Amino acid sequence: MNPLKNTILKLNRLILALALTATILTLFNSFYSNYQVQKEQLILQSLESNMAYASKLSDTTEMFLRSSQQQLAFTANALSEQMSNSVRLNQEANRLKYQTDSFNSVVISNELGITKAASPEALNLVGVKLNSVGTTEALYEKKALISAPYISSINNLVVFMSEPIVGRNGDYLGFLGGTIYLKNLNILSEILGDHYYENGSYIYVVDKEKKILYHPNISRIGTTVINNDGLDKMLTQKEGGMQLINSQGITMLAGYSTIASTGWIVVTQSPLQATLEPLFGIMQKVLLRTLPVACAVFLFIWFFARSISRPLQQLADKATTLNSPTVSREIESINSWYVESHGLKQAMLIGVQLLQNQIGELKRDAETDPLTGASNRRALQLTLKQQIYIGRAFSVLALDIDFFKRVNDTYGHKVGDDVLKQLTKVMTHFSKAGDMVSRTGGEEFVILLKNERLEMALALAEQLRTAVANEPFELVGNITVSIGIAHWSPEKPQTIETLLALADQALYKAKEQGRNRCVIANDLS
Ligand SMILES: Nc1nc2c(ncn2[C@@H]2O[C@H](COP(=O)(O)OP(=O)(O)OP(=O)(O)O)[C@@H](O)[C@H]2O)c(=O)[nH]1
Repeated sequence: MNPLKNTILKLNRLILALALTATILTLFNSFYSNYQVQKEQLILQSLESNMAYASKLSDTTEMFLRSSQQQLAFTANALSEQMSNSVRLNQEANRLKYQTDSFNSVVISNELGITKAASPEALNLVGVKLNSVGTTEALYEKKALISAPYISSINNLVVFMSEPIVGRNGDYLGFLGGTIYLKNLNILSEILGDHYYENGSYIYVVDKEKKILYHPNISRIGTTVINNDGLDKMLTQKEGGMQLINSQGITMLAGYSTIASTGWIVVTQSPLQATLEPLFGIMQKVLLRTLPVACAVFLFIWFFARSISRPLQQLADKATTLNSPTVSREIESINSWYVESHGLKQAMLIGVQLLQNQIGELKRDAETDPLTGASNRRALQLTLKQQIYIGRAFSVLALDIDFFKRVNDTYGHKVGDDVLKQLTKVMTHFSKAGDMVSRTGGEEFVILLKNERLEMALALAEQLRTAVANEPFELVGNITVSIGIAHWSPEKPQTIETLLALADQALYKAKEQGRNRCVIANDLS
C-alpha cells in the first residue's frame, strides 16, 4: 500500500474543494454585499422620508402659527378703540375662540393685566388679574409673543400667543392672547396627530429647552427629554436626519426640522428594527435567485477543473506502470488537450521509449552469451520453466564438440572461438521458430526443441550431427559433435535439473560409445 495515498490529497479532491470554496465565498460575498446595500438603502429611504415628513409638518405648523398670529394682530388692531366696550370685547374673544380651532381659550386684558373678556366664559376670568408666565411676559414685552410651555393659572400646560393692543396715539392698552392647551385636543395635536402612523413610528415636538410640546403619549407632554443622544445635534443643525437611540433605548431613524418662528423642533422617527423588517424577505429572494447561478458556476468550475486534472491524473497513473509493455500505447491514448499536459505526455513517451530500450538491452545482455550470441544458461532456465508451466511436451539436446581440446591445442584458442561461433550458426539454422540454442559451458550447448514427439527430436539431432560433420571449418576442416537427447511430457513431468541431467547422461553415453553420435536418455526417475 502506498502511504502517500493516505497523506497527500488527490488532485480531484483538491479541485472539488477549490470549486466549492470559490462558490461558497462568491455566494457569501454577493449575499453579504447585497444585504449591506439593501440595508443601507432601507435606512436611507426611511431617513429621507422622515426628513421630508418633518420638514412638511414644521412648515404646516409654521403656517398655522403665522396665521394665528395674524388673526390676533388683526383683532388687536380692531380693538384699539373698543377697550371700554365689554360687549364688543366679549364678541371678539368668542369669535376668536369659536370661529377657528386655533386656540383653546382667548383672553383680552388691559394694560394692568386685568382680564376684560375671556372665552370660554366659563373660565370666569373677567376682572381677574392674570399672573401666569405668558400673560406676565406679554405685559412686560408689549409685543407679539409665543411663550414657552408653562402651567397656566387654571393648571393647564399651555403655550400662550399674544398680541399687544395699542391705541391710536400709540398708548399701550393691554393685550389679546390665545392659549393652546398642550394636553387637550388642540390645533397642534390635530396637525401632528393626523400623521401618526403604526409600526412604532411617531412624531413629537420639543422646544429649545427640550421640553415636549407634542407627543402621541400625552403623559410625556411637558416633560423634558433626557437620554436622547441625537437631540443636541438637532438643536444645533436645525434640519436633517440621523440614527439615534431614544430615551427608551430604542434605535430610531429620525428626520427633524425646526419651526423658524419658535425654534421648536418637529421630529418624525421610525424604529430601525421596523425599517429593516422587509430585509429578511428581500434577502430570501436574493438567495433564491443567486442559488441556481451559484450551483451552475460550481458545476462549471468543477467540470472545467476536472477536465484540466484528468490528463494529469491519467499520466500520473501511467507513471506507476512504466515497465508495462502496453504503457506507451496507453499514454498515447490520453487526451492531452492543453499545452502543458501535451508537453508532459510527450516527455513521458520519450522517457518510456528510452527506458524500454535500456530494459531490452539489459535483458538481452543478461540472457545472451557474448562470444557466440546464443542464449546463456540463465535464459535457458527461464524458457524451460515457461515451457514446463505451459505443460506442452518438448525435447532438449545436450551437444558437445568431440575432441575440442585438440582444436585449441593445434590451432590456438582464437580458432577454437571461431569454431564455436560457426557451430552456433549451424545449430541456429537447424532450429525452428520458438526453439532455443544456448551455450551452457565451454564447448557444450543445449538446444530446446518445442516439437512434441521424441522421434522428431532424434531425427533433427541426427540431421544436425550430420550437417556439422559435413560443415567445413576454416583451418580446422571438419569436426564432429555428440548429442544426448532427453524428453519432457506432461504425462511424465520432470524437474529442469533432472531433465538436463538425463540429457547430459545421454551425451556421456554418446561419448563413451565412440562420439559423433546421438543417444536418447534413459529415464532416471
Ligand atoms: N577456444 C575456446 N576453447 C574453450 C572455450 N571454453 C572451453 N574451451 C576448451 O574446450 C576444451 C574442452 O576439452 P575437454 O573437456 O577435455 O573435452 P574434449 O577435448 O572436447 O574431448 P571430449 O569432449 O571428450 O570429446 C578445453 O581445451 C577448453 O580449454 C572457449 O570459450 N574457447
